[in-house]
Amino acid sequence: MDMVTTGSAGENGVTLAARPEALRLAPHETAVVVIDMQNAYASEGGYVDLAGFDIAGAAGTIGKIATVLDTARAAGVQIVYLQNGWDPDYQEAGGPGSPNWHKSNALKTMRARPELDGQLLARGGWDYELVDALKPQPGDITLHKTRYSAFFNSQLDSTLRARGIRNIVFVGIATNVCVESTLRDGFHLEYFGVMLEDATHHLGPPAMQDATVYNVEKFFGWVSTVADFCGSFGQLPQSDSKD
Ligand SMILES: NC(=O)N/C=C\C(=O)O
Repeated sequence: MDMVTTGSAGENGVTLAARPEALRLAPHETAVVVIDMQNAYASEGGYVDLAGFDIAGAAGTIGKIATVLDTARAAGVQIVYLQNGWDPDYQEAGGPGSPNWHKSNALKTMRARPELDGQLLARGGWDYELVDALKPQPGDITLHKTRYSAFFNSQLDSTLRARGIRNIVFVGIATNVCVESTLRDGFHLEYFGVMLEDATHHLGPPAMQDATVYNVEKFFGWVSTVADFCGSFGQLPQSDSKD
């Protein structure tokens, strides 16, 4: 079996089945990054639902992510949640001088439906909150982001570097937007990115999920599954998890 060994995993690593190669990862150099599991992206009545996207697959993703997080916590793997959005006055969203103002479907939906103004992706509101089933636990880290890539203008890079983290296991929504944007930026910052394909969900037609899986596997990182992640990291004795 072809294998890529990262960081110090040669001595104290876990082998994760992945495509195109298996990975040997040190748990203390690995983080699970949970992308935008907010009501906006995963709940009925949230932004993407109101914007007309099909969110039927999102509910199944929540349970899969909960399983990953239980295993990661027991293994001593750092968990970092991202929340996407802006201040209540939408200054962070940028005005007409920002492409984000023109492309954000949340902002476009509010412009088309003024009765929603102030409700979508605004910090402090229900739409911005993480879904109830995935609330952070003690020791987890929660970070804010204002654009699709979680590395852009955020504290993600410094948070990971300060902890010696080299490997990022990605779960969350949306596969083809914020997950892929963040994994790509992580690649350029020298992080090893692994996407758990069944713990992510796309926006748009199913071909979008396939396209990101192809991109990650071929160009930017590795693709694995919830069962493989739990099978490998779940075997770690809890007391050894930080070794
Ligand atoms: N979390 C995401 O992938 N977001 C995608 C679109 C948006 O935020 O408008």
